[in-house]
Amino acid sequence: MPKRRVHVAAAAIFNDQGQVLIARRPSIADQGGLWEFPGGKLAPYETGLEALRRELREELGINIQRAQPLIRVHHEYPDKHILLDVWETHDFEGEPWGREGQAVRWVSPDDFGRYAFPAANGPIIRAVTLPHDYLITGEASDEEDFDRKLKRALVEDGIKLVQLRAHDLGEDAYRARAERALATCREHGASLILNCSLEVFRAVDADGLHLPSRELMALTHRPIGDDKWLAASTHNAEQLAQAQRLGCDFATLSPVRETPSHPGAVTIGWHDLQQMVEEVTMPVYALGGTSRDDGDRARAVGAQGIASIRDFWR
Ligand SMILES: Nc1nc2c([nH]c(=O)n2[C@H]2C[C@H](O)[C@@H](COP(=O)(O)OP(=O)(O)OP(=O)(O)O)O2)c(=O)[nH]1
Ligand SMILES: [Mg+2]
Repeated sequence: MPKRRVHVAAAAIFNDQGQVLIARRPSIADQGGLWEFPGGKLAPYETGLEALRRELREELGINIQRAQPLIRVHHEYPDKHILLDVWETHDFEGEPWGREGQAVRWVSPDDFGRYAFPAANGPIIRAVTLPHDYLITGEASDEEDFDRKLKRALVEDGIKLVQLRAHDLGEDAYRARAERALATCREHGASLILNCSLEVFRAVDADGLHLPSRELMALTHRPIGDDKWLAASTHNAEQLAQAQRLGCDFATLSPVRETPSHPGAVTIGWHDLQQMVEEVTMPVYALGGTSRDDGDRARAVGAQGIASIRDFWR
């Protein structure tokens, strides 16, 4: 017999302190006793957003004013195939409470590790924890110039996720820059992802490692532990699938749009990006010709947000 297909709408509900509301599933329910992002099954003829509004009224007594798509997760449970259609909201009316007797709690994403979630929730937790903008560092005339540009992005643009990309530097110079960048990122509550050899990565102890697509394709297993972010650069569906197999936490997909540096190049475009992102269960940043102005567009087609050098590096 084919498995039952279940379509569920759920929400990451944020308060002003950046905490997210989680709820405990009743012990007798499916996945009982585990914590979840509130929501429930779509009724016939409902869209995901309609179901979400109804479920959050029923379960929490709140009215959603505005929500944006966050991630869509396909997951095979033993008895069913589930699609979790997850939205993010900061705008709602009312104070949420457990209208069905369920425990609810506001939790900082950094503390999700203390709660047990259903097996399908790993990618959702990563999407909720990751920001919507990913800065990739660009050129710097010297270290002072680098520090100034990095600080500007952290302070003025509020960047929380940085990839240190500097293929022009030798190992020692890269490592020195990485150590300084790490201190600066820590000061501003941002995470630093290194794009370098495993050796340098281990020596610096930054927050994650970003694999170039060529290295991604050469690997057969996840090269670092689960306590660090693992990211990868991808340019097509095959590379995205490999990132997923390897257990990457997130990926960039490029080039989405034409860039001034590559006019006339073949680009992916928003339509194909949507299809490629739907095939994987992983936050994906749209890269290549993208700026913050594309953020809503990118999220509307299923991306986590945008990655950019040009928009943030000045
Ligand atoms: N709401 C929600 N459901 C999740 C999450 N993770 C996860 O695997 N699920 C699964 C558990 C359930 O099989 C299904 C959600 O169905 P549900 O039981 O909440 O549906 P519902 O609110 O419409 O409840 P009911 O009327 O059918 O009792 O999705 C999550 O984070 N949030
Ligand atoms: Mg529910």
